[in-house]
Amino acid sequence: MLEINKFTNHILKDISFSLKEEEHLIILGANGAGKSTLAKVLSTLISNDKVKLFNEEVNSLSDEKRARFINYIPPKLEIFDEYITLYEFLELSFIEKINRKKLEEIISLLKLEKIKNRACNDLSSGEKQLLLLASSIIHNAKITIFDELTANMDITRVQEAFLIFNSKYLQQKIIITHNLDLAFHLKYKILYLEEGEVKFFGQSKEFFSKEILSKFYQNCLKVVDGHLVVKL
Ligand SMILES: Nc1ncnc2c1ncn2[C@@H]1O[C@H](COP(=O)(O)OP(=O)(O)OP(=O)(O)O)[C@@H](O)[C@H]1O
Repeated sequence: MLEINKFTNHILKDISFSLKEEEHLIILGANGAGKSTLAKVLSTLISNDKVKLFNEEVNSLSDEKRARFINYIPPKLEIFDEYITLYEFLELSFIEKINRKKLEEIISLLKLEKIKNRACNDLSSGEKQLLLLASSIIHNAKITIFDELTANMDITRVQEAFLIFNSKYLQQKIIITHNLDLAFHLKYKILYLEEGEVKFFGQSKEFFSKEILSKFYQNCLKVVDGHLVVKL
């Protein structure tokens, strides 16, 4: 369960909403709308006293509890040690002691066997994002926020990520994306930000209605036979 109540800073304006346990969310909005800033507020990377996680004030949580409650996955992998391998990075993703069986299972799930001993710095952008996805599954926080996880993935990898989002590998998910097709098919609740303000918070079905699509995306998008079509 997550709540944010009247949060304002120089980017976000009067943000309030809540999610029940196991309720997933997609955050949409144009470049610079404030999506990543909101994710950092929710995950307390930007410290604040307006967020509650599972009925507890975030600034009263111990580091360990916060790590169990919420995990922010940034758009780019930042590595503190340039020689660390993918396998070693995943070992460090366990909150408790390393479970090698689970580690191998996740490596196999994401088809990372061939690159598991490669230095993280040498991975391609898409491979780094797969590593972040694997790491988030291993970490297994109660809420995981993905900030543009699929941006550099090829189409088959986006499909794999979609299947993982729809599986039980992760608990509650908050996904920031510019991939409207992914957002459409996941059918999660939608929050739409515009210039730091929440302009829509509600069900997917309502968001992807003709009226709301034309309001936020003018005539660029429409739903045809259950598929989202982009007019270029
Ligand atoms: N540390 C900062 N100091 C000043 N301005 C910032 C800072 N971080 C972000 N901004 C500005 O705040 C606005 C929102 O940024 P944010 O990264 O949250 O947007 P976003 O919706 O995630 O964008 P995108 O879709 O392009 O990733 C942008 O105009 C950005 O330049």
